[in-house]
Amino acid sequence: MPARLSVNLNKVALIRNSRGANYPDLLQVARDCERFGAQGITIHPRPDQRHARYDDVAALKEVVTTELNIEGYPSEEFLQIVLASKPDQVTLVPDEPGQLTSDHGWDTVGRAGMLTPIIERLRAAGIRTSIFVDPDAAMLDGARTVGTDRVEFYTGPFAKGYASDRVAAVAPFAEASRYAATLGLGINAGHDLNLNNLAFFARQLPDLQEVSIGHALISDALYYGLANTIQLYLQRLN
Ligand SMILES: CC(=O)[C@@H](O)[C@H](O)COP(=O)(O)O
Ligand SMILES: NCC(=O)COP(=O)(O)O
Repeated sequence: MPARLSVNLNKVALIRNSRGANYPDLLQVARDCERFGAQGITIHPRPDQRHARYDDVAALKEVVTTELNIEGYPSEEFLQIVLASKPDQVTLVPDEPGQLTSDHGWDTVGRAGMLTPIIERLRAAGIRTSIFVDPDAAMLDGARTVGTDRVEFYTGPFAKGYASDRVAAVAPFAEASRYAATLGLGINAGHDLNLNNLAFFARQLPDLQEVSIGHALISDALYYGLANTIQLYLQRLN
């Protein structure tokens, strides 16, 4: 089965916030993404709420009919918000509060004491859990130990290496994916995936279940329109 496409709406929220009004309307964009074929909606509210805001979580939960994935650092504030709204999936990301964007996975061994009870709280609320990781066997062992349902591979290094040597760039991810599957971990991926690199990545990871894509997809929509762009990304996954 092809990996599902979850559209990250952070960049839509960024445009909305820039004028202080509700345009573009994030909820309408979410509905339209689904109408155009998206199989999930993702937001990653950060503590400064510069793009997706914490109050977007509950609002999206009311309208998303595919799958809602909320990404973020598990501060108590973040946890209270997702536990109240119960999205389909929560992806824990180890970002510092002021970080520009995500740039590394969890140290699942060193942070096991923190991650294990948080994952247990989310699971008890019926929420599927995923944790952001680099493609590293020890981190995958740690991911299994802390009890997460899935991992999300941080694909920034793949995207960076793709132009010069795509075979070398994907190799650690393909290997980690095979290993994760033996551990019974579900596999998601995201960060800097785009129309050029997505098909190759997905072909090399047959166990891939979901990709979340925002920056490139929303940028491509400026040229192709949202409906066409979503179809182009879906074609890359099929
Ligand atoms: C975890 C991850 O890779 C994405 O959520 C990405 O970081 C999007 O966040 P920004 O839109 O803030 O860059
Ligand atoms: N989890 C990755 C994500 O949601 C989007 O990342 P990007 O496509 O904006 O780099």
